[in-house]
Amino acid sequence: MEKVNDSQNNKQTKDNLPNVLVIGPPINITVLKPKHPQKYNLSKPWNAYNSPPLDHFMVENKYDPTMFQALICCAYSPINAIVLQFIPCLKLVVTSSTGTDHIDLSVCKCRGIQVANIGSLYSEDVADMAVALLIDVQIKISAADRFVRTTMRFDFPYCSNSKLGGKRVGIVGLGNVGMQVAKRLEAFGCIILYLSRKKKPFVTYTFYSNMLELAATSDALILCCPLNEQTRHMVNKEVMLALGNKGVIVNVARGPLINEDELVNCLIEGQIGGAGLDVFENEPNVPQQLLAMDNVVLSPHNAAFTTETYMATTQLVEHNLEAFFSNKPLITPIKLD
Ligand SMILES: O=CC(=O)O
Repeated sequence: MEKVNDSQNNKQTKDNLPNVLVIGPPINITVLKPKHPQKYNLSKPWNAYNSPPLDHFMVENKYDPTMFQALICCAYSPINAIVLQFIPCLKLVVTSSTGTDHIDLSVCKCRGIQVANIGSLYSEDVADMAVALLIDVQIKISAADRFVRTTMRFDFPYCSNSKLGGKRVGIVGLGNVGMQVAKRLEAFGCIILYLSRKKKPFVTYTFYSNMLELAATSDALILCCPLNEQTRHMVNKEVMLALGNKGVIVNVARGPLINEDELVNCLIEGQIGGAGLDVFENEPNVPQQLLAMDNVVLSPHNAAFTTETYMATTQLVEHNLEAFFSNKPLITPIKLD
């Protein structure tokens, strides 16, 4: 990627294509790179976890930091104030995630940087994962699978499973994902309760505004809300004690919604019944103690990565880039307020 003209604001390379800074990990690159290499000059991927600092990376690769007006990233790439300061002409961040908690939106707002996410593209897949994790914890599919593979026996502990129908499921965050979870679990005969900032006029599910009360009334909690300063560690020991020793927690949103140390302790002490986790507090680290627990099902933050959604992600990221570079409104903009 060779820069030819410093004088224009919209700097382009010699083949006149806009430069896009790619921020890893690799999921982002495998999704985007092969598709339309002719439309953009995609940079070498910079990975916050194992590349040199961004300014060094630019020098090493002979990139002029002012050549990038747009960057693409994913949920695992921190786009914080330090990263943003090394991209002085940045005007667009596109993240191939729903969550934007990894992006410093206040810096973006101050600098007039537009931000686009993936809208509600992942909602159905994430809801499928939430239900799958709940079922797996309740009827122990993964544990039974390990048992059969390792023992070749059929005397898996009897009556260790628990019925899904009739359970009271507290959905935390009744947005796109939460609604899809509710719809699926209704079909299983569950009773749906939910926690959100405001009562939703369009549903008949029972509304709670208090986490402790929701936990005390629920057999399972499913976390589907965004991570922010209000929701960080919203599930703590007190909430888990209220949920009780048969209660199950499923998290398909963000790890730091749960105080993970307290979760591990509550599981060790038998103070909750089990957990299904697609996300963790310090990804990619998973607490060692969870690995041996048959009442815990683990998944590597991959709820949304179905083949079909992968394709749609590519298209949506590209459509946002296209809209930006042709001065049109973004397809899935984030409102910066
Ligand atoms: O974690 C995935 C997302 O935010 O879409």
